[in-house]
Amino acid sequence: MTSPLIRFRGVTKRYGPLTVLDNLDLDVERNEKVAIIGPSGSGKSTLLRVLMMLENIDDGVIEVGGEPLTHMDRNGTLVPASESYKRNGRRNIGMVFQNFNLFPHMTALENAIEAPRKTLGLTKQAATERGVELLDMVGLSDKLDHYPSQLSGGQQQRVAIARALAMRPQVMLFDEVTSALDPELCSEVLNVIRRLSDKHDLTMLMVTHQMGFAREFADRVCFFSEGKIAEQGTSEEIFGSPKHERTQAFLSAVMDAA
Ligand SMILES: Nc1ncnc2c1ncn2[C@@H]1O[C@H](COP(=O)(O)OP(=O)(O)OP(=O)(O)O)[C@@H](O)[C@H]1O
Repeated sequence: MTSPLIRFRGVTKRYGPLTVLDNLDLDVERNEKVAIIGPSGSGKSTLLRVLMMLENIDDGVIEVGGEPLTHMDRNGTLVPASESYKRNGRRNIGMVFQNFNLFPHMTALENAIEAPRKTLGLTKQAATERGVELLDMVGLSDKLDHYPSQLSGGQQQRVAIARALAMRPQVMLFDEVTSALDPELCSEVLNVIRRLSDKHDLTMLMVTHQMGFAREFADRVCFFSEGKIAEQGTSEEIFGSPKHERTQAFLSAVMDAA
């Protein structure tokens, strides 16, 4: 049996007195597509942020490809990873955020390739070729020289997806990537994610409030409640016959609101 690509064991994250991830265990297999759903404030985004090493954890272990992201000192105290270790670890993981976070003074092409060009030490020409290929992949070949202000929200989000792919990561994290978009622009972003999922070997974790997409996209759905996975299973299991009363209450509230 192969070991999971991503492994959380006993992971706890606190903000002051607030425990946001509570002794959490999670395994994600290579190429698996996992949707994370659950109420606001239950720790879903924090799960992605600690995996991306944007936040340090307080306890437990996170491993990617068998490599721990955190270390214990001789006394068993967690030592936060160094900035260079984090930069290196992040090469393997691309993350797309709700609010695109593009540089306003850079074109779509520059946004897609600037960071990886520096990190990977690519020549300008090699970086441009890679950027053109990535923007083609997200359907923006005709917008290479456009600045973010000249792009729709959906197009900006697709540039952000191209940028996250630039390092050829094994893992892609999507944090509510359609929440800031008008409904008609959501589908173009979800279509890009669908295509990526179909055509590329990528492990994907997606925090989403779009239950329809989670249901269709995910191999596995994890329902979060109070910093723990209250229930997980296939789309059919979670959406078809949820067992935990909190999952049932959440899904019926979401379906009523839709
Ligand atoms: N930097 C921070 N400092 C203090 N508290 C924080 C910080 N980031 C998140 N929190 C708190 O941690 C809890 C979990 O936040 P998180 O963003 O992970 O929830 P979520 O499940 O993704 O919620 P939502 O669906 O609303 O985005 C919330 O109560 C939030 O207010």
